[in-house]
Amino acid sequence: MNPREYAINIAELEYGHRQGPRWRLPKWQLAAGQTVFLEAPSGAGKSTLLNLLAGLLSPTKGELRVLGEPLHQRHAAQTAPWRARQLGIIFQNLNVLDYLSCLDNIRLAAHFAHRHEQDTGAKAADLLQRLNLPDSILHTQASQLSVGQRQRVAIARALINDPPLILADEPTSALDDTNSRDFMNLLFDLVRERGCTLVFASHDRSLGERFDQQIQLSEVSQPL
Ligand SMILES: Nc1ncnc2c1ncn2[C@@H]1O[C@H](COP(=O)(O)OP(=O)(O)OP(=O)(O)O)[C@@H](O)[C@H]1O
Repeated sequence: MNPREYAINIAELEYGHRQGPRWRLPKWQLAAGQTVFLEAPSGAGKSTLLNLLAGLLSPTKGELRVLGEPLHQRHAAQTAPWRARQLGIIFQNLNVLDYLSCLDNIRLAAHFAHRHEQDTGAKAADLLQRLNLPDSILHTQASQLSVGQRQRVAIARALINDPPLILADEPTSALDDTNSRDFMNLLFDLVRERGCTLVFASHDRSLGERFDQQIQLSEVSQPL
């Protein structure tokens, strides 16, 4: 396969926190358009690896290419514009900003990616409708949303820039079974429809079945 067709291409990578644990990841290649479930127990380094894939952490050694971008040659501080345009990130705590409206939460992501303002409103409304949220909620302050509505805003925000890669870090960990199932259904519908690559990290292996690949972090990386 042409290396450009890999969404993720890792070789002989060493990474970790300056004053914390470190890992070695000899090889991991993920073809574009694949959905992958990255399973590991709490504390095993899932968020650390996702931060590395997002360009928020720099590797100490080895090669790390995400969507063709050689992140091993970049400082984390330089990667913000790339991240804003190319990645949709769904955080563990969703990170929806309470003091902004739904629309402004979504618009902010578009703003960071330098998207045209007028397009964004219509696109956000479209996405929220797709996610079964009424138009009337667009201008509601996020602090007034239910958990299920918040999740949908987090998905819309991750997708507003049509990113080729979505990184999700335990986004269902605070949800009950019904909300968790709904969240996964919506996320998968949109990811499949758009042909995005999805890396979804969780300790809950019951969520892994519908993914193209299931990977145990301990199978691909070792502590140093
Ligand atoms: N900024 C940091 N500096 C030093 N050590 C850190 C830092 N962030 C995390 N760690 C340590 O790195 C290890 C992995 O942390 P990480 O957050 O990647 O785990 P995780 O698998 O995502 O866990 P969880 O599922 O509980 O969020 C832990 O031992 C943690 O204490």
